[in-house]
Amino acid sequence: MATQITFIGAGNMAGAIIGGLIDSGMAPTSITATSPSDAALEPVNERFGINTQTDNSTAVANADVVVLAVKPQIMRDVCENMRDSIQHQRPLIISIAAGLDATTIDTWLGGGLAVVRCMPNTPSLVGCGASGLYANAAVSEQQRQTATQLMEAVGLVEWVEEERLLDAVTAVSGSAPAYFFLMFEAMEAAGVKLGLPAATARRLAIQTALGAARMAQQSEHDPATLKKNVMSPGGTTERAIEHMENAQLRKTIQDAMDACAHRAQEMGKELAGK
Ligand SMILES: NC(=O)C1=CN([C@@H]2O[C@H](COP(=O)(O)OP(=O)(O)OC[C@H]3O[C@@H](n4cnc5c(N)ncnc54)[C@H](O)[C@@H]3O)[C@@H](O)[C@H]2O)C=CC1
Ligand SMILES: O=C(O)[C@@H]1CCC=N1
Repeated sequence: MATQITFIGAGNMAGAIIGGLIDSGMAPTSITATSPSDAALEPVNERFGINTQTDNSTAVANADVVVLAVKPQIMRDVCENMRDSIQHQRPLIISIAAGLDATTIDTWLGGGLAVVRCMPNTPSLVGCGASGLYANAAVSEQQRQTATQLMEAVGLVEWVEEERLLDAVTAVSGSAPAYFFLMFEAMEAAGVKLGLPAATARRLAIQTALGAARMAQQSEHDPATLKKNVMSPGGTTERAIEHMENAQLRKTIQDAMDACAHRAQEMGKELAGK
């Protein structure tokens, strides 16, 4: 594993990966995170005890791996402002920005760099992340392994060989924790309406999701069979599922995920000026 990792940006997603890496045993001294103000760095500093820095160019000067974790909208400025330092050091670049392609990132950083694009998700914080990765042609086998080890430390890693598929990964896993959180909100509200205390409904809904996910992961059966096993003919589950099917929940999910992937494409084009 690479010795020095610098995160450019110390927000939600960088914090989630950093937290997962530290839990997996990485030394806090191997990790640096940046943000323009000390105030924004305080939480990661206090929580994880990592190095912090307000100057991006200084922060990448000794890095083996640089993780670009700022919002896509400011990525161009951020990259161009640290271009000289990056070209001097030539670290492995891992961009986690939605939509922005590897060629655009490489161009903004001066060109000729090994760039891995990664679409992670926030459950990386608890070691349960799911990341899709794509490597440009300059990435060596060893750098591929470094990126794999880094992201496997915080969860599941799936490589895609076509870059455009990262937009699909964004829909299936990058944005997807939010779909499940919405489901928890809705289940808690429904539980309360049925008479349960909110905290009880929330705990039950979350534990059920955890149980269903573990079961689906460990079972030899597919999700359709596992669903069928809960549905007694003429029973309660059948009635609930019937409602979901009639309300076209599957179509809603399909449409939402299409919109998500499409937005990633759109953002990439807008920001790259393509
Ligand atoms: N939040 C999520 O679930 C996921 C986010 N992503 C990607 O991760 C990236 C970051 O997203 P979030 O963490 O949600 O955003 P965020 O807003 O929580 O974090 C962005 C961070 O960048 C810092 N920052 C702003 N200007 C900077 C500069 N000039 N130099 C260095 N740092 C600067 C901010 O202080 C903040 O700490 C985005 O590109 C997003 O597409 C990818 C997958 C999931
Ligand atoms: O909503 C977003 O744009 C980012 C990318 C994937 C998850 N959050």
